[in-house]
Amino acid sequence: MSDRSATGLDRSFEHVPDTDQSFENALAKARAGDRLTVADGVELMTTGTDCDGIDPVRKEQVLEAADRRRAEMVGDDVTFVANLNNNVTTACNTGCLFCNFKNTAHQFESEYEGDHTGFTKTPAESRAVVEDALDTGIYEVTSVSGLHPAFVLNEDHREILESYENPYAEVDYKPPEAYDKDPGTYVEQMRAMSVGGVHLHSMTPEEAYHARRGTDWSYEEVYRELKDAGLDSAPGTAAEILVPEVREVICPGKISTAEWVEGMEGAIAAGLDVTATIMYGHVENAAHRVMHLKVIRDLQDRTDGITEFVPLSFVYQNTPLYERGLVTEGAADAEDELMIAVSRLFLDNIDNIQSSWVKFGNAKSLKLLNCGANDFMGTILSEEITKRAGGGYGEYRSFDDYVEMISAIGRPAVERSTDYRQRRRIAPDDAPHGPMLGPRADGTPMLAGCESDGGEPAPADD
Ligand SMILES: C[S@@+](CC[C@H](N)C(=O)[O-])C[C@H]1O[C@@H](n2cnc3c(N)ncnc32)[C@H](O)[C@@H]1O
Ligand SMILES: Nc1c(NC[C@H](O)[C@H](O)[C@H](O)CO)[nH]c(=O)[nH]c1=O
Ligand SMILES: N[C@@H](Cc1ccc(O)cc1)C(=O)O
Ligand code: SF4
Repeated sequence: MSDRSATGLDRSFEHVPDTDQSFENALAKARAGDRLTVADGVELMTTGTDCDGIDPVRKEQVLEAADRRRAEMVGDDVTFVANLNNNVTTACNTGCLFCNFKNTAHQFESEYEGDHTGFTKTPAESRAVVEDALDTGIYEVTSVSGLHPAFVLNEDHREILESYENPYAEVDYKPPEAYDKDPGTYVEQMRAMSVGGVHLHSMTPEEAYHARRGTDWSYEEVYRELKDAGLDSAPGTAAEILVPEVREVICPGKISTAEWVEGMEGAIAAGLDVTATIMYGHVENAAHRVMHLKVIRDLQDRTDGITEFVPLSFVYQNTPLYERGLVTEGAADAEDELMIAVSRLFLDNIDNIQSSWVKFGNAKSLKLLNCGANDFMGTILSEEITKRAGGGYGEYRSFDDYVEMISAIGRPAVERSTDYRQRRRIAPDDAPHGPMLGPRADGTPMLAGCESDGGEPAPADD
């Protein structure tokens, strides 16, 4: 456990983990199922602000309380989804300091002479990737992208942006002709990816912001138009830490906390389910993490639209935050465990807490299923964000991998739909296992012959 996260001592933040509550009281409330205050959450997250570092005995008490709460709220099932990641473009000028997924957009211009490692897909290319994956049995496609300057909601949006005197400087817009590859419009990408009955999970609040930049359109109307084009639900990434003083350090170019909340409310008002995330383990302290949970819990009290909460542990190796010396490492194991556990205990109105194998690897993500998490993410088949940041836990998990891992901890493996409303318990002895819920799924293994060792990238169409 690093002092940085336990106490925030080495940074001059207004918010620091310092409360009038005691660890014992907070734990008693957690055990009794009482709604926790931010002070309670901070006591649990730090295993007590009365002592430095993490106390191992108190930590086990918090994890045990969270594991019990998980069993009471959602039972023993461990769910996962047959899904594909299809990200459209890495071009982005937002400049988040924790992100190595993006490439600055000028590198994609036809006039640029240097090399770069980024990519942009046309709508037709996106469709072909999803089409191929549908045959393997996927239920869902998840798509998150950089904010390409040529990306617009639709042709009306393009016209508005082109009417600005200096669109690049004022609204981060350049016409597609300036670039090697045209991503089309968001509506075209949605139409392209929403193929063959697949569930389309896309358009984070940051992307929705880009899809309405320079206009007075509401998030709700933008999400409605995207929904009409095939969007089924929206990922709540771009949340990072929903506390302004942290965003100023790690993502000053990104939408504010208030705007992220407005975007999520717009998506929910448009009739979409959403997920919510936290990206932690960088410059923030335990007080910020719990304040973030409060923002999420309040949003869920108002909307009831959040289907799952996903703690994303910061992957530091190739990021500007690390290269500039603003961080020296990511979260310690104990911090990851407490993040999951306190999420479960604090978020009394969100059923599903995800253990993300792409962030934690197999061993830790399995352990986290005994610390309050009940969902085990998805097969994803392709991964660019974590990999480019320096993560090494691979790009896919097969159904056989899932069943083997989940059975090893004595829990039932359950294939789910994105919204958790459809569930299918998998009989462990009936191998090999494949998806059944996707529009073209028939139980055939998606990744026949692939041994996912958790470290080796695999081709998306394997
Ligand atoms: C890469 S962005 C793509 C979508 C869109 N540009 C946005 O910001 O919402 C998606 C999310 O990936 C996560 N992410 C990016 N870099 C990361 C890193 N180094 N470690 C952990 N998560 C990261 C962040 O939470 C971010 O919001
Ligand atoms: N679909 C989920 C993913 N997908 C991987 C992401 O695209 C990305 O690489 C990374 O997680 C962004 O930080 N990851 C999850 O953690 N959970 C999912 O449900
Ligand atoms: N399942 C979560 C987690 C996620 C995280 C990062 C992503 O890039 C995509 C998804 C979501 O849909 O929001
Ligand atoms: S996190 Fe999203 S908005 Fe920020 S730089 Fe990366 S791709 Fe761009």
